[in-house]
Amino acid sequence: MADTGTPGFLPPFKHFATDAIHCGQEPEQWRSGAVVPPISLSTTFKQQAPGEHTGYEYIRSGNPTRECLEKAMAALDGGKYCLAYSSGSAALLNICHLLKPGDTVISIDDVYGGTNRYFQKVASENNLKVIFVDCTNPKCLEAAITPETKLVWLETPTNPTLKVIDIKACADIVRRHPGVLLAVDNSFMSAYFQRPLSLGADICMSSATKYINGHSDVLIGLVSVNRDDLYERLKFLQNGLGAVPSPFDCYMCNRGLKTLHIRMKLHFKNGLAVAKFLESHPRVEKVIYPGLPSHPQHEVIKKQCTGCPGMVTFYIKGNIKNASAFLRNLKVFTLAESLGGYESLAEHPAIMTHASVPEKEREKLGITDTLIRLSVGLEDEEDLLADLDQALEAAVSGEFPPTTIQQQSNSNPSQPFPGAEPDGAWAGDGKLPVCSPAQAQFPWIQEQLGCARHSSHGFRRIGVCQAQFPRDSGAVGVCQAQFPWIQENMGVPGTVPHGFRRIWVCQAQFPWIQENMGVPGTVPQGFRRIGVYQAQFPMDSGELGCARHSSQGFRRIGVCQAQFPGIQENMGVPGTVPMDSGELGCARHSSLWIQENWGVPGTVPQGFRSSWGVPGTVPVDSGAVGVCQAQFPWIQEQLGCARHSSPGIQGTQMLKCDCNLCKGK
Ligand SMILES: N[C@@H](CCSC[C@H](N)C(=O)O)C(=O)O
Repeated sequence: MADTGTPGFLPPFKHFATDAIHCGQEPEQWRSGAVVPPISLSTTFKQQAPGEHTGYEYIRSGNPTRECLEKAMAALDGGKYCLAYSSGSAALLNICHLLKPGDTVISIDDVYGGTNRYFQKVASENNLKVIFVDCTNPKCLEAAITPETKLVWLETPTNPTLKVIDIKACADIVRRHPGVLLAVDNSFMSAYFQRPLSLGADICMSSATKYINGHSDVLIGLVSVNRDDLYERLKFLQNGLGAVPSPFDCYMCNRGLKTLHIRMKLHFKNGLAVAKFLESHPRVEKVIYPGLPSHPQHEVIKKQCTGCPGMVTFYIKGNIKNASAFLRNLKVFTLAESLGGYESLAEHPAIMTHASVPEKEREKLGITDTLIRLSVGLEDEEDLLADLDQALEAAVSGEFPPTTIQQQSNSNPSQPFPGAEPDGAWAGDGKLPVCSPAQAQFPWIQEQLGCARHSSHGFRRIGVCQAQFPRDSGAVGVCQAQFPWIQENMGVPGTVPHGFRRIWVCQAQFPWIQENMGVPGTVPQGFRRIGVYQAQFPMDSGELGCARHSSQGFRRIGVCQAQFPGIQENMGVPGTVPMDSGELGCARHSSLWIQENWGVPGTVPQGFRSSWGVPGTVPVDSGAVGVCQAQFPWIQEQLGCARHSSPGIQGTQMLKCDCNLCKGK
C-alpha cells in the first residue's frame, strides 16, 4: 500500500526509496556486476591514447564511486545533476565562486554559524558584499535586492532557531531579477522532506554529513542543480578548487542514502514526541519545532515539506547554569556538535555551533544562554523522554556531576581506594577536563569496559562501571579517577600521565580487571584483548612496549615476555604459553597464585602493593609469594616497591625458584 505520509503535509515524494536504492547503482556499469558499488580508490585511470580515456582521468576530476552517489542524490533532490564536495562548507565555497568581486550575497539572518563566519570573515574580505536579512517575510528579501545582488542564500529551517522560509515565495521574487541565483541549504530537512529545486530554487545544497549520511561518520557536501550552465561551471570549479570527498566517504554516504527514508520517518516521530513533551514541561520556557501548531511558520512547513526532521530547539527556564547543568546531566543524548545521525545529540549553540556568530547578532537572533538545540535520534522514544525529564529536573539546581579529576577528588575527599594518587597527579595540572577527551580518545574503553546492555551511549557505559563500583561517581574521565588505585599500582606515574593506556595493558594482563570492569564472558581470555588493543592503538607501541617489536599482536607481548618473563609466565592463560616452564620452573605455580590473588573479585581490595611489594608485608602469604616477589622484579618495579627493582630482567632470569610447590617436586 502506498505511503500516504503525514496528514496536512505534502505527500511523500514518489519512488523516493526505490530511487535511493537503485539510481546510479546499476550493477551493469561494472564488469563484475557488483550489486554494491565498489570503492574505487585509484587516483588515476589508464588512457588508450593521450586524451583518449573511459571518462575518468584523475580522481579529483571524476571518480566512479563519487558518481554513484552523485547520480542517486540528483534523483532524490529532484535534480538533473549533483556534485559532491569534501564538506558542506566546501560546497558553499564552490557556490560562492560562481560570483565575482563586487557582487552582493543576501543571506538569511539566522544562518548556520560556519556559513555566517564564511560570509563575514572570508567572502567579505574577498570583495563579496554580504547582507543578512530575515527572509521569513519575503517582502524583506524583495526590498534588499539591488542590481549587485547575485546570490540569495537561504536555510530552512534555520540553524538553530528553526525559522521556516517560504522557498516558493522567495523564488518568485528572485525570478523577477534575472541573474540572481537562489540557493537553499537543505541540510536540516534532507531530500526526503523538502525539495528546494521543485519550489523554484536554482541550487540545493546539503551538508550530507548530517541526515543524508545519517551515521555521524562522514564529512561531505552535496549540491544539486537542474540548469546545464550551472552544472558545467560548478563541475569546472569542483575540479579547479579541488575540495572533493574521498571515495570511501562517497561510498559511506551512498550507503547512508539507502535508509534515508526509513530514518527520516523515525526522526520525525521522535522529534515530534520530544517537542510535545518539552512543550508541556514546567522547566521549559519555550519550544521551537516546525511540526508543532505553535510554530509561527507551521503552515508554511506543511505546505512545502513532507514532514519534519528531529531538530528541536528550546529555551530552558533559568540561566546559563541551568542550561549547562541540563546538558551535562543528559545520559542518552550526547553533548556534541552536529546533527542528523542516528544518535541523539544536544548542544548549546551560543557556546558551540554558533560561537562564530558575533555576540550582538546572536542576541538579536535569540541565540541566548538558555537556548538548547537537540538533534533527536532513533532511540526508543520513552528513553529519550525519560532522559530529558531527568536532566531537566537535575538542572533546576544548576549543578552537575564533576568532570575533572580535581572536582572528583574534591567532591569525594576520602579517596575511593587505598593508594590513590593525590588530586590531579596524573591529569597534568589537575584541571584538565578529562572526561570527554578520554572518552573520545579511547572508545575502546567503552567497548571493553562498559556493559553491553547500555552500549549505545558513551557515558552510560561508564555509568555502569560506576554502578559496579558504588563509591565512584561522575563520568567517564572519572573512570580513570575511579581507578586511581589501578594506576597507582600498575602504572608508572609520569610516563603515562593519562593513565588509560596503562589500564589497557593492565586489563589485558590482569583478569581481575576483566572480571570487574569488562563484560564477563565476552573476552574470556586475557591476552586476546592485547591483540585488540594493539590493533586499535598501534601508535601506543612506543610507550607500552618496544616499538621495534610492536607491529603484530602477540609480538608486543612477546617483547614483554622477553623483557618481563614474569608477566608471560604468570599472567597468561595457563596452557596458552607453552614455554611456561623452563628457566623459571615454578611459573606454573606462581601463576596460580596470581590468579588467586588477582582474579577473584573482592580479594584485592587492599591494593596490589601490599601483595607484591616488600617481602614480609603480606603475612598471610607464604612460600610462593616471596618467590614471586623475588622472581619478578619488574612487577615490583611497576606495582610495588621500587627499592627492589634494580636487579631487573637479568635478575629475573637467574633467580631460582624456592617456592614450596617446586621444592615438593
Ligand atoms: N565548531 C565548528 C562548528 C561545527 S557546527 C556543525 C553543524 N553545522 C551543526 O550545526 O551542528 C566550527 O567552528 O566550524
